[in-house]
Amino acid sequence: MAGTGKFFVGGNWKCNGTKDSISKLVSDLNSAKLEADVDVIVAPPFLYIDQVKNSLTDRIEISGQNSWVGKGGAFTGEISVEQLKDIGATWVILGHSERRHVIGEDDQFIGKKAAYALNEGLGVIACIGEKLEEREAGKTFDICFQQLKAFADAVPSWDNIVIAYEPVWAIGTGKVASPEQAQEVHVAVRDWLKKNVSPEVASKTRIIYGGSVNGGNSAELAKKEDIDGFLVGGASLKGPEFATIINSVT
Ligand SMILES: O=C(COP(=O)(O)O)NO
Repeated sequence: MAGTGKFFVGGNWKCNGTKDSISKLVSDLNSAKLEADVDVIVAPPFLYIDQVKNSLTDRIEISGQNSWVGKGGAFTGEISVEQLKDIGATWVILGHSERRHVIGEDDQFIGKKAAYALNEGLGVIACIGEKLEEREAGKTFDICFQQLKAFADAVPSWDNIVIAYEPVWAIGTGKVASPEQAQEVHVAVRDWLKKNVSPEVASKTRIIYGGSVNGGNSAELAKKEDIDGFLVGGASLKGPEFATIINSVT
């Protein structure tokens, strides 16, 4: 877990798939030839993690799409970190914009979730990103730094964290950030880490981009120095295209 690869690519399947469609997706992923220097995770819907874990190549790790803020118990509908570990997950996505803006999770709650997951041994894919109106108001960095700070104030260490910059206006819209737009924010995030955490954390933390990444645009994005991989939604549901994206980062 945590991975030693220079690059990191995740497939966030969100609330998609059936037993049959996931079986086909796993079969496509098992037959894909994947570049060595890329750590790869997939985040199935919780119900299908066991099926995926028991059929997918060990080359690809399993991530939860979310996790509860503490130990399990009387929290109807929640999935605990302990249960994710029990079923073989080694990562969890936290702070996804759909959890922030659809479900209503706030920065501090997400920070607490990250701290608990890390303390219990999961790697965390920490999502940040601004809404269109925030970008248009010139607040992109303010929002991203505010969300970053909530993670930094809570986490015990940065050893097992990957940061995913996912501008909300690019998620699911087909309006991918330009390589320049993404690089500008990634550089600012790395600089924030350098100033507010440490130069070592800034240089070793992988900062990945998410938001309408596909097999046609990933290579151009990956050329940017501070784009260390991707968190892919829709395109990760297509095995061959997700493999193309994975292999485009090296
Ligand atoms: O939410 C996303 C990105 O989704 P899309 O690739 O479908 O824009 N990643 O977590």
